[in-house]
Amino acid sequence: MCRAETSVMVNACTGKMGHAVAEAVVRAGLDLIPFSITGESEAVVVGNVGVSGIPVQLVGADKRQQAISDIMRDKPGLIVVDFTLPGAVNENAKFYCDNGLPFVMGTTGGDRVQLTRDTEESGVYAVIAPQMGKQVVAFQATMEMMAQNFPGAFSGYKLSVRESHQRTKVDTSGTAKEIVRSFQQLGVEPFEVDAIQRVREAGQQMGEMHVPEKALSGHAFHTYHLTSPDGTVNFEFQHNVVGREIYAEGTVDAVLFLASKIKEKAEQRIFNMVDVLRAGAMR
Ligand SMILES: NC(=O)C1=CN([C@@H]2O[C@H](COP(=O)(O)OP(=O)(O)OC[C@H]3O[C@@H](n4cnc5c(N)ncnc54)[C@H](O)[C@@H]3O)[C@@H](O)[C@H]2O)C=CC1
Ligand SMILES: O=C(O)C1=N[C@H](C(=O)O)C[C@H](O)C1
Repeated sequence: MCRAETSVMVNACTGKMGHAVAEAVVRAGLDLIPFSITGESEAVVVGNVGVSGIPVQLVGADKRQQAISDIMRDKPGLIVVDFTLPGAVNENAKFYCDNGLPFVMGTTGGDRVQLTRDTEESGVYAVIAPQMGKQVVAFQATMEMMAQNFPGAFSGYKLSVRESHQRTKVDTSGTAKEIVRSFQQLGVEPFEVDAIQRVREAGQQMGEMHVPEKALSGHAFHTYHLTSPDGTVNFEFQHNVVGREIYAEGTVDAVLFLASKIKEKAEQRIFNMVDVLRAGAMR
């Protein structure tokens, strides 16, 4: 399938990530659908948003079924990208599933077990991942491999995790939650995801996490610290991202990967970004 045959609808272009992804879709030469499902009030009040000079019409929940039916009729190669809010994840995914629409879910939070179950039951193709940035995905995969190959290697170590994001981020980092799973398999002292420290206050972000002032409105700084039981050995892993381009480009990779899986009628239908990376499908 050539790029121009892959049509991409980005929900919600009004958001920071949705807008960045929509721009990356245009940059990549894919067909950006000039409609975007968004929060109800925004659709009515704002009307449309410009993406690289393309006016994208905003669609609220009450009109989304009609809009999707019309778009699907015209664009059989449609793939939906979702960067909305944790509170919308399950409802939106169910909507895509009910319409038989393949989707890339970049939105974090919600009930992840339910999300996988609904997607499995519907049989739609999907990439679901809280992290789209190639190098961070590679780090995530490395930690998974370490945990699989050397379970218990950090037995008894004490883990602390801090993540800093723009103050508008409503949930705890989905990426940090996934990486904590690997540390749990590596045998650290009991650590639940609610022990992840969320930093959202500007003074602390700049003073303690060294976030540049210009990045306060868009950054993701993660620090994982491990200390041996007797305190003599310390490990620290960090991934600090400024801006959103790394995720937007990775999302385009996910879309192209999904289009190729649909075309080859792959047996596996639900993927994460480690699958996309392993397939050599990240630029
Ligand atoms: N997977 C990844 O690599 C990344 C994931 N994210 C995740 O993406 C999500 C969005 O992040 P931001 O763009 O920074 O948030 P944002 O707050 O800037 O944008 C969210 C948008 O969703 C819209 N919205 C709210 N309810 C909706 C609904 N029911 N249907 C459609 N649209 C709705 C809002 O009006 C808003 O425009 C978060 O969950 C964040 O963690 C962010 C960066 C990278
Ligand atoms: O909301 C964000 O900004 C980000 N969200 C994702 C997460 O929750 O892990 C990925 C990255 O941290 C940016």
